[in-house]
Amino acid sequence: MSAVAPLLAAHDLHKAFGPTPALAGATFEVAAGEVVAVMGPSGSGKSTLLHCLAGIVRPDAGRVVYGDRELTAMSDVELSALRRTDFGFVFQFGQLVPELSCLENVALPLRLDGVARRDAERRAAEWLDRLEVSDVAGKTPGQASGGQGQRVAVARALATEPRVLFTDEPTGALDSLNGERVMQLLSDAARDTGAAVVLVTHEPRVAAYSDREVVVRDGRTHSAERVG
Ligand SMILES: Nc1ncnc2c1ncn2[C@@H]1O[C@H](COP(=O)(O)OP(=O)(O)OP(=O)(O)O)[C@@H](O)[C@H]1O
Repeated sequence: MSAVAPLLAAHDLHKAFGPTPALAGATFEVAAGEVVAVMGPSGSGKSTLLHCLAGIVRPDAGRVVYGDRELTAMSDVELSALRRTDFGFVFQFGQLVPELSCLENVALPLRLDGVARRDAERRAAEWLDRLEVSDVAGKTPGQASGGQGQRVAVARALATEPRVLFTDEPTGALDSLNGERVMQLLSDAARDTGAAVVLVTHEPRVAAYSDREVVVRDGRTHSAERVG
């Protein structure tokens, strides 16, 4: 449990895909500025929990509460607006637009929010600098390395200053050195901006960047005591 009031909380979530149960009474909370790792074996329900928390998947039962709003009571249109304004996402692969430069990729969500091009590109350049990938600003994602591309994806997710950052195996495609650097930069940047972070991973080295760990087993959540 976090010491301060949670920004995002899930209560007793249940979700099945046909005959397959994915969540069977999952509970979760994360406070502003807190990084919580969601761990557990393959197929235990980690991604489904993240998708329910982000309003991408509707649980069959249970509630997701964000601030004073109940996501589980919102319409699809309200949910997609909320995801755009308040949430950021970093997944393992394929989030960057291949035809755009890395700078344009980071500026894109700002442009979609109505920020003028020059201002959006200035802010995008600041985020690339913060993630230490200014050198690929003018390159396309295909011309950047995997580690650089993932830093660009983190810059893009954080450029709109989301209140919650959802990330599912963000370093899954990287070697351990690059993965650790991405995690360091991601967790520092999120803490600086006060974002809450939901970090799904099966790697203890990645989870080590969190403040707290939750383990999912058979669709149920357990708080984990950190060793070391
Ligand atoms: N869209 C879907 N359709 C059918 N079954 C699904 C779907 N999404 C998840 N499942 C099933 O729900 C269960 C939980 O899946 P989930 O992806 O949440 O687990 P996970 O812990 O994230 O796994 P992994 O670590 O392998 O990504 C699994 O049995 C999975 O096969």
